[in-house]
Parts: sequence; structure tokens; C-alpha cells
Amino acid sequence: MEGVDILPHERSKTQFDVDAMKIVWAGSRHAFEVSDRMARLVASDPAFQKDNRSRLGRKELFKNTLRKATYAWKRILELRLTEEEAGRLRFFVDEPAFTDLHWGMFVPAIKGQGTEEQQQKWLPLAYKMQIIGCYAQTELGHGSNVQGLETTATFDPDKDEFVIHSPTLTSSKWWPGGLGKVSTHAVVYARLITNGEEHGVHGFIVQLRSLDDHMPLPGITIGDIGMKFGNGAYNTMDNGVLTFDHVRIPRNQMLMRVLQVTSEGKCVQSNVPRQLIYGTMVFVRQTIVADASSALSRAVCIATRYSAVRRQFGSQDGVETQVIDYKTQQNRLFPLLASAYAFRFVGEWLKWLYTDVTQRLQANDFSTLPEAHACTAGLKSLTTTATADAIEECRKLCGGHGYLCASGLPELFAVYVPACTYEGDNVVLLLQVARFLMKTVSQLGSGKKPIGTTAYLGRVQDLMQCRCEVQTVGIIYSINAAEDWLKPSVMLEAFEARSARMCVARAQNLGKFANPEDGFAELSADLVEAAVAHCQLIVVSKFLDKLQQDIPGNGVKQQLQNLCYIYALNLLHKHLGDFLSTGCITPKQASLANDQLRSLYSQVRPNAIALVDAFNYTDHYLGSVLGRYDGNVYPKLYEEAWKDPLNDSVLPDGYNEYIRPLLKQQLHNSRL
Ligand SMILES: CCCCCCCCCCCCC/C=C/C(=O)SCCNC(=O)CCNC(=O)[C@H](O)C(C)(C)COP(=O)(O)OP(=O)(O)OC[C@H]1O[C@@H](n2cnc3c(N)ncnc32)[C@H](O)[C@@H]1OP(=O)(O)O
Ligand SMILES: Cc1cc2nc3c(=O)[nH]c(=O)nc-3n(C[C@H](O)[C@H](O)[C@H](O)COP(=O)(O)OP(=O)(O)OC[C@H]3O[C@@H](n4cnc5c(N)ncnc54)[C@H](O)[C@@H]3O)c2cc1C
Repeated sequence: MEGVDILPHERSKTQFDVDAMKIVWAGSRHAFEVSDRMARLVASDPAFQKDNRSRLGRKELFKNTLRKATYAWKRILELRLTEEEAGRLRFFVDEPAFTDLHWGMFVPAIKGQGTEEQQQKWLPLAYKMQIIGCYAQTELGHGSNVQGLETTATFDPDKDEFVIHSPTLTSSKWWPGGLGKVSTHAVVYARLITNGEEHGVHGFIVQLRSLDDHMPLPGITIGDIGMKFGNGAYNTMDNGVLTFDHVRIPRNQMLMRVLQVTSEGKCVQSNVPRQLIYGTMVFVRQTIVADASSALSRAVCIATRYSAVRRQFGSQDGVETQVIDYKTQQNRLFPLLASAYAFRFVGEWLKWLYTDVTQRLQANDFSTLPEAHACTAGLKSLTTTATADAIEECRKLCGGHGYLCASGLPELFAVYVPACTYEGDNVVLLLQVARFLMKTVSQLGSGKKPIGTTAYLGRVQDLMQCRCEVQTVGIIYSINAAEDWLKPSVMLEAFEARSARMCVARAQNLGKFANPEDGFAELSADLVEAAVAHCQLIVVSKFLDKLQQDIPGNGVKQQLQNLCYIYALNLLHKHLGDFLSTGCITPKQASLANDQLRSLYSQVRPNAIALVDAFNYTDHYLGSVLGRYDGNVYPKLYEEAWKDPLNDSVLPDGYNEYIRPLLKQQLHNSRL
């Protein structure tokens, strides 16, 4: 069987209702319908063509992005799309653009940190795109350390204005997307100074460019920071540099939900916590987790379809083996497939957590903010690291052809990999989680019961102190056969115990230092490992929770169960050192876990193609010859090669200048 026959044959083996799975993946029937409609709309419109991106020069590429983004906006208005539909349309256009920062950070910053009056003034302008905004926080010399920013906003009571200034080269704003060439406005983060006193970093709405001719306003120097990793990829974005030379803005352009500055320059703290200044980052980190499942599922879809189409080495009847049938391929691919689903569900949960904390904040309940910060920071870090690694693994899973731009994977990797850095470097964010965990553990003795995602620390801590033996033996006794690993309570207990024991051990080690900050710095690598264990537990537990829900559709739940256990057992295998060294499981149980994992791979194998079809991606969105829905890989790959500009002519440019003289010279030499 060849090419176009393979994937239909694979689909005929499916053991579950794919349409029902599509709805589970989308989150609801409504979400599925919106996504499906928007994906088709984009795919069927030639204006959104994207297959030439990697061949365009920077200027052409950028102009092309401007054209697409403005055309998308025109369609949004013409079709009167809802906010949800517009968001999905932009998602399927699949090209990083200034609009991501306008809608994704500028608008949320004003919503989250602006007073009602400020929102009423600025949001209507932003919603109509009469102004275009970006988020200017990071500086040339300071990114992770927000408190170290150097840009100043000094209040001048005589004029009732702030003076925004860049005192040094390192204080130049550096990186903000949309800043370089497009934004008319920015939320600029700067140190507030009133009456000679510093009051920390705050956000200010600053107009950067004239609304008439788009020229930078007086005192503002602005430009693009230059080419980034990969062809096409994130180079569609104008990440920018910006300096201020004593630029004046009215007092009411400081975002004042957290702190108000009066006309005399007095600072009045409102009742919301200072950390809300970091609120936009919490919001975006939450969306990045959802995006991780999209990027990962896309790579996995390509690698899975291609692994079914690709054959290597013989079988007895002369037909080569589909590479997806090799256990090594399954062992690399299926955990990634499982992770895509796992990240989808934890992303759904995180969205719920974020909505919940936002509602509480509106009611002046700030109690869950630290947990929301830890969860968004930790899960952003965990899912983006795993996804970036997974895209690269998918490229390798596709062999040599994965290295071709036509596979879609090089560009996907190049676009995706900065997610490990932006919105908080992943290690810096895990250290935040570690701080939160250490604080939680340190409060256990005081009788303060941990809640939410750390509730298990209370439970397991009790067990560790009072009946450690029983706990260890309990886990051991309940796993005597490979199938025992398929019990949700057992899996949860193993992950909880591992994380709790790692946290408690780290806390005990910290206690050995006279100065806790010295201890934290010295033990930071170990602390990051504990934070990872905690975040992995959250993902596993939210997947297990998902399985408790009513999931309609023939065989759908069974498939999700298989994926959930593949996700968890693969993690257990990869982090076996943690599970063994903390005494949570025995080597024998680890070996049983591996047996179970192999058995689950066999169960997923006939459903693999349908499980990636359930993502409902159009060929346009996938942007991959290897991942085509019809599996017609070779003829299309062959066709694609001829589109390369090098093949425009039989003889390359430069033949007469370089190749011909070279060959002639050798001919001449050989005759000598
Ligand atoms: C094909 C698919 C493609 C996908 C494409 C996706 C597109 C998505 C669009 C995304 C586009 C990307 C654009 C990128 C934008 C950016 O990068 S914007 C800049 C982001 N910058 C950062 O994230 C900086 C990271 N640094 C920080 O957040 C902070 O400096 C810090 C590390 C958290 C430290 O803060 P600091 O105040 O110095 O330190 P602490 O003393 O540790 O904290 C004080 C207390 O505050 C609590 N806290 C910290 N942060 C928050 C928060 N966000 N929310 C709530 N609380 C917070 C912290 O826990 C401390 O609490 P206590 O211990 O109780 O005191
Ligand atoms: C594509 C892209 C888009 C971006 N868009 C924007 C934007 O729109 N607006 C904006 O304001 N910013 C933006 N940024 C900037 C981004 O937020 C920062 O790059 C990010 O926060 C990391 O900061 P940094 O670059 O200073 O890294 P650094 O903090 O300098 O990190 C360098 C290394 O030091 C390590 N490190 C740093 N601190 C510690 C610590 N305390 N302990 C241990 N290790 C540490 C890190 O792990 C890393 O390995 C963007 C960045 C990129 C790449």
C-alpha cells in the first residue's frame, strides 16, 4: 500500500468516535464549531497563503505580515466576528504580528491595571484599532529582574506630568513586539519617582508615534532590533528598541489601579496588592499554556501522519515496515501525543483558575493570587520547555525530510522556541514556584493547611511524619502487576509522594543555612527539580480529573485513559531517579510501569492517526507536506522542490562567474 491509500487504511482501524473526540479537544461543541469555521475561512482565502514565508527577505516578509494582519482586521469587521471568532481567525492566520501584542498584552494591561476612567478612555480606541499598542517592559540590560528596570518616570507637579526618561544605554527598551515599526502607543514600565522618592516599577501609557504621519514623537528614538532565529518564523514581528529623552505625558496616563499619584505628587496605595502590576504576565502565561498544546499537537500531527506513511526496512512479503510500527518510534512519539492532550486539559483548567482569581480580585479577595502566580509561572515553564523539545523530537522522528522547510517543523520550532524565554525565562519562573512551595512547606508546622494545588503537601506531610512506613509500604503493596498502574489513586499517590518528599527534603536542606537567601541560591538547581515535580503532578492530576467527567462518544474515554497513563508513566520512567531515591516506588514497580507503558503503546497504535485527526487541523494551518491529511507525501514533496527559486533556471546564477572558470581551470591543470 502506498501514499494516498495508507492514511485511509489507518483511519479504518479507528476504535473510537473521532467527531466526539474533536469536541473534547476543542473544549465544547460551540468552541469546535467556531474553530472549524474560522480554520476553513482562513484556509480557503488565498490572501492568507503562507507557504512562501521562509523564502522572503525581511522587508518583504514584514510587509506581507502587515498586509495579512490588516486584511484579517478588515474581514473581522466585514463579517462582524465576535471576539472569540476574531481570536480564532488570528490564530489560524498563523503569523506572529503586532496584533498579538496589541490584543494580547496592551489591551489586557489597561484592563488589569487601569482605573475605570482610564479603561473608558483608552479601551474604545484600542478596540477599534484607532491606536495600536505594545507592552514595553524589558530593557537591553534587564529582562527577568523587573525591579531592576532603569527607565524613570519622574513626576513634575508644576506641570502635572510625568517625565519618562532612559538614563543609560542599558535602560533602552529592547524586545517589545510590535514596537519596532508599528505601535503608536505602549504601556511602558518605569520606576516611579515623586518628590525625589522612588516607588517601584509601574506602567504608563505613552504615545510613541504621531497618529497623522506615524513619525516618532519628540524625544523618542525607536527602531527594530534585527533578525531573529530562523527563516520567516518570528521575523514577521517588529521587536523593537526604544529610548526616551525626557518625554512628557499627562499624570493621568500612569496606570493607577494599584497606586494613585495625586497632583501634589502624593502616592496613595489602593487596597489591591502591588503584585497586580505583574498581572498582565499572569494572564499571558495562562494563554501560553493553551498555545503549548496547539504547537505541540501540530508537530505531533505531522510526525504521526508521516510515521504512518514512511516505510523503512523489509518485512517478509517485500513491503517495508511503516516506521510507526517500530517500538522505538512509538516510545518517542506517543508520549508527545499524550502530552498534547495533557497540556490541552491543564490549559483548560488553568483558564478556569485564572477566571476564578480574576473574579475574586474584583471582589477584593486576593487569597488565591499566590497560587495563581505559581501555577501560571510553573505550567508556562513546564509546557513550553516540553513543547520546544517535542517539536525538535518530531523533526527527528521525520528523519531527513523533517529538516526540509516543507515539513513545516523548522519554522514551527523557530517560532515556538522563544516561548521558553518570553513572559519569563523558564528557570526564573520555576524558581518562583520553588519559593512558593518552600513557603508552603515552612507553614505546615504552624497548622496552616495548604489548599488548592498544594493541598497534597498537607496530606502527604502528615503521612511522612506519622506513618512513613505505612505510606511507603502502601504504595508498594498496591502495585504488584503492570495493570495496577492503571488505578488513578495509585498514580496520583506516586506523583504526590514524589513531589512532597522532594519539597520536604529541599526545605530541610534550606533549614541548614543560617541565611535562607544564601541557601536558596546554593540549592537553586535542586529547588527547580522540586518545582518541576510539583508542576508535573498538577498536569497528571488535571488529566485524571478530566477522566472523571462525563465524556460522551464511543471509545473516547478509553483513548483518553490510555493517553493519560502514557503521559504519567513516561514521566515516571524519565524521572525514575526521583521516584526511587524518594522511596516512592521500588525498582520492581518501575519495571512493571514500563511493561504497562509498552502495552499502552500497542493500544494507541491503531488509533494514532485518528487521535491526531481529532485536532481538526486544516492542511493550511499545519503547513506541512509531511503532515498532509491525504498522506500524499512523495509526489507533493517532489513538486515542492521544484518551486524553490534555485530551480527557476537550470543553470544557477553564478555559473559563469564561479563554476565554469573553476571547471575550466581544473581541465587546464589536468592537461598540464
Ligand atoms: C504556533 C504557535 C505559536 C504560539 C505563539 C504564542 C503567542 C503568544 C503571544 C505571546 C507573545 C510574547 C510576547 C512576550 C512578552 C514578554 O515577554 S513581556 C515581558 C515578560 N517579562 C517577564 O516575564 C519578567 C519575569 N520576571 C518577573 O516576573 C519578576 O521579576 C519575578 C521573577 C517574578 C521577580 O519579581 P520580584 O518582584 O523581583 O520578586 P519577588 O521578590 O520574588 O516577588 C515578590 C512577591 O511577588 C510575587 N509575585 C511575583 N510575580 C507575581 C505575579 N506575576 N503575580 C502575583 N504575584 C507575583 C512573588 O511570589 C512574591 O510574593 P511573596 O513571596 O508572597 O512576597
Ligand atoms: C521573541 C521574544 C519576544 C519578546 N517580547 C517582549 C515584549 O513584547 N515585551 C517585553 O517587555 N519583553 C519581551 N521579550 C523579552 C522577554 O520577556 C525577556 O527576554 C525574558 O523575560 C527573559 O529575560 P532576559 O532576556 O533578561 O533573560 P536573562 O534574565 O538575562 O536570562 C539569561 C540567563 O540567565 C538565567 N537567569 C536569570 N536570572 C536568574 C536567576 N535569578 N537565577 C538563575 N538563573 C537566572 C536565565 O535562566 C537565562 O539562562 C521578548 C523576548 C523574546 C525572545
